[in-house]
Amino acid sequence: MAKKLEGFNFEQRHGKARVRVARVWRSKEGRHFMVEWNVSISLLSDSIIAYVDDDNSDIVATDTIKNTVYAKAKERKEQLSVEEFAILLAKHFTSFYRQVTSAIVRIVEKPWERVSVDGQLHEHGFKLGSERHTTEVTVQKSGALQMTSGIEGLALLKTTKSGFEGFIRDKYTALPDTQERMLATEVTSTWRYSYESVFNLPQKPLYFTERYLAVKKVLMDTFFGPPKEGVYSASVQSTLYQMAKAVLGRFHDISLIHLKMPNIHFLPVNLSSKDKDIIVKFEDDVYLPTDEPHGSIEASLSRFWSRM
Ligand SMILES: O=c1[nH]c(=O)c2[nH]c(=O)[nH]c2[nH]1
Repeated sequence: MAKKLEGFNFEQRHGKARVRVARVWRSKEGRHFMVEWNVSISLLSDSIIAYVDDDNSDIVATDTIKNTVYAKAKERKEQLSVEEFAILLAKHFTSFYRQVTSAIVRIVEKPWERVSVDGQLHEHGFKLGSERHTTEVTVQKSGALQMTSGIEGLALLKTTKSGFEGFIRDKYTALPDTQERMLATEVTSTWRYSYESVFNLPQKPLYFTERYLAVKKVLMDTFFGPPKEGVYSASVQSTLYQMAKAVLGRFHDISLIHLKMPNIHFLPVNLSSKDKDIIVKFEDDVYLPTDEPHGSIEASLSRFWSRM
């Protein structure tokens, strides 16, 4: 919250960023469950005396904030979703310290996945996947909650059923219309849950982990279409909108989704020699993969009644 201070507006927060923690839970049957989290915490308080009076008496040391992450991970005897851990931390800071009015906790989960060996799930072996599950929660002293979850680094590609035509043509336009191209992107998405209080959250264990997996599946299924015939994409914009709409249509506790989908270009390769001999003629087969530049396309879709 902005404060008036010596004729200025003043806003402040403090916390600890990128606290890395891994937690293993061992079942009686010998199966291990593990998570690796990168936790960033910001605390909001009314206190400004540390800034203006050299008085630290209202400060939760960022070292203490860091230690709390490990202490809470230790205390928790059952596996929990990354969202639940973020809320647990934020609730702790806002209820334990009189000075703290609200806490913002952002966590990125590293994608460790249980491996299979000879077709059987391994009890304690994991390999690193690619896309990451993220969350950001804000909890106020009153228990008021804002929560988003998300996904980062979800790289998707299809080799056909994509085109782009009918766009503006002017003296600078070189791109031909096409009904046949590669479509590749790396999805970054955040979605807002409609839960507005820490007192009315779903109680089912790992509810938000299940939700994350289900949202990821809807995003991917919509991008690709059915396995045999696929689905035609008229543009990244059109596919992005279909994906966003599918998520809001399917999950009623999600009020807003933001999708960022760079258009990662695979350029047709055509090579000819100086005397015009064709070396490689592009026939939807040989491409030059690129990282940059890339098209940048993003959008948010929300329900009318969603609070911003
Ligand atoms: O799906 C696309 N959207 C665009 O806005 C665009 N612009 C462009 O050059 N290629 C594409 N492809």
